[in-house]
Amino acid sequence: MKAQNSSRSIIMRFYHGVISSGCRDYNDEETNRKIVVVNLFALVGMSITLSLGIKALFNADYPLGSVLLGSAFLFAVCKGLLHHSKLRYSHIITPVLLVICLMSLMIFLIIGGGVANTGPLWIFVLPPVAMFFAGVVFGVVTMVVFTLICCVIMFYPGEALLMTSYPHEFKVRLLLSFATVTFLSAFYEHSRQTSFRIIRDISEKFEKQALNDPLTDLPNRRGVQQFIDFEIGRAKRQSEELSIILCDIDRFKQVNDKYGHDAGDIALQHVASLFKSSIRHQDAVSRWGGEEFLFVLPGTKESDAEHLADKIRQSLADTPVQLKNEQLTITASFGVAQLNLSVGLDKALSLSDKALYRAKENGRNQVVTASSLTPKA
Ligand SMILES: Nc1nc2c(ncn2[C@@H]2O[C@H](COP(=O)(O)OP(=O)(O)OP(=O)(O)O)[C@@H](O)[C@H]2O)c(=O)[nH]1
Repeated sequence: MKAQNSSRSIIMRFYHGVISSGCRDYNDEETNRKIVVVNLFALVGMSITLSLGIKALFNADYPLGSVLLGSAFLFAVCKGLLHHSKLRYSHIITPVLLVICLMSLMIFLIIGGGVANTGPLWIFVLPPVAMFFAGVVFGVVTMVVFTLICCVIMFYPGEALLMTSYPHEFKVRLLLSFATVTFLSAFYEHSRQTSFRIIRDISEKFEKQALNDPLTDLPNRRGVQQFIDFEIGRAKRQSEELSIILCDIDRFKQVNDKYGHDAGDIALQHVASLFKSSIRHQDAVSRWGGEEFLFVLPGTKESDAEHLADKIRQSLADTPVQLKNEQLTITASFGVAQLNLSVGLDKALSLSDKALYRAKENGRNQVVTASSLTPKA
């Protein structure tokens, strides 16, 4: 078990230190994924070019050996840039550098022929790499430029730009198959990006649905919980007050019974939009339950929250809902409580609930504070 944990921690350390180095929290998911691929690519590229370079030097092929070792060095520079750089755009600079490095290496391999004239076969690595790093449009543009350079080098009269010689059929087929791989890579990258966008949009939509109430477009219980947790943390750090208001529409069952469920829904939307427009941008109002709403007011003590609740109560009573054929006046009752930060939300919720209950008992359309429920010593 211990050995398993330590090997897992070695793997994790390797992953964070080598594979995902350069990933930043402020980057989006796609950018961080690209950084992981750049890391992997630089690592693999460096290992291959380093070993092939050393082999070429042993075979006394000094031009090939030095170009391969130069490439290994550039791959290492990319890796180092990602690992150590505080450069904000290192995730853009390094892929560009990688593609340029790779293209130069390929051009050299075409000119020199590499081992037994097999060097040009490596050019098929380029299209998928360029598409992934540069996107479809820039990837295709880069590959067209590369193909044109290859054409000039290979078909220059008298093969004057080549250090080796290829059969005509080989050159034609090489370029045709390269164009095919470029097209397929562009198509694949386009499909990948489209699928990624669709999945991201769907997941954002589901996340919004899970945290929002579709009828009123207010955060639901889960949605406001995140806000409350964040604000409690901040209130604790800054020693600030934090108050809540629990609000329940009065005799809402009668609205549904008399005017129908659809009219009830319209009334809820009306209430929600009035509540939303009554608070400051740092406050939140949520649909806590059926006809219950919860306000969260950072930096607000109970007396100020009471004042706000009364203003909202009055404004609701003064603004009737416009139904199809008539206007309907809605009122609500409010329970206000200030959070005791060392005790937490549940206690404040239960206090505001008691205050709300008292407001209903006292005849509705009123505000009651939690502190007014406890007899003063
Ligand atoms: N139209 C509509 N009605 C809802 C919705 N959610 C809850 N309700 C209704 O709200 C009503 C709440 O009724 P009660 O809990 O009895 O309370 P009330 O009639 O408001 O009475 P008091 O709270 O005591 O003033 C119920 O009839 C629910 O069906 C909704 O999304 N749309």
